[in-house]
Amino acid sequence: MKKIILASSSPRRKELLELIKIPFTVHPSKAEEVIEKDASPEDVVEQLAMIKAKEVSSYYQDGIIIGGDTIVVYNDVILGKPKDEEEAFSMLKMLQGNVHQVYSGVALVDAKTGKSLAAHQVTNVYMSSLTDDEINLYIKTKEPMDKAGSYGIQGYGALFIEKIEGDYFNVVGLPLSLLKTLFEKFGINIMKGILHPKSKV
Ligand SMILES: Cc1cn([C@H]2C[C@H](O)[C@@H](COP(=O)(O)OP(=O)(O)OP(=O)(O)O)O2)c(=O)[nH]c1=O
Repeated sequence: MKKIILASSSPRRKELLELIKIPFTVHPSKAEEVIEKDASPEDVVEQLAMIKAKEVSSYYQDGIIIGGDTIVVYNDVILGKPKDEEEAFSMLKMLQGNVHQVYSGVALVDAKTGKSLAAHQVTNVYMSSLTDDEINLYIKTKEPMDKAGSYGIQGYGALFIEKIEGDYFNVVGLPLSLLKTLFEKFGINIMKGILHPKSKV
């Protein structure tokens, strides 16, 4: 069985990878997340996903490392995770009543060969209007604090997401169909790992 290592501290990415029932281990990246000035949203998520996967790959001789990164983009402004409750409030104030984009990058690195690939996915998210009181109540749940754009579609945030266009899993942090495509580009059919968990994927 080729070892699969998820280079992420995100509980959401772990839960999403668990959905497809392939064996994997988690090794969060300690890489410094530095990006080029004026990088486009797609470059940001692909570069950061790759930085995380490459840093973790340095600890292994073999195996496929998966890195991921998610950002929210509204009117050309890139929103990451809020640094405090005040910033969470201003992000949600900006996003409520509007449509924004969620970009997630995925990177794969083969620790043995050094081969690497990255790609990204975009989802449009329509958020309903929220009063300041509602935003403050939501912030009190603490849910926004570790999430790009200060909300989680998979949690209380579901209450104010009216609709999305694109991959739901992309919003939560790991676009699974894109992951399958990337594995195929590595010559690996991830579906075989599901049907025969002990076989070589
Ligand atoms: C928009 C949105 C983001 N998120 C999360 C996914 C990511 O965990 C987080 C964005 O932060 P990231 O920097 O992409 O990831 P992370 O710091 O949580 O984990 P790591 O770098 O170790 O992989 O926002 C949700 O859980 N739900 C949502 O609806």
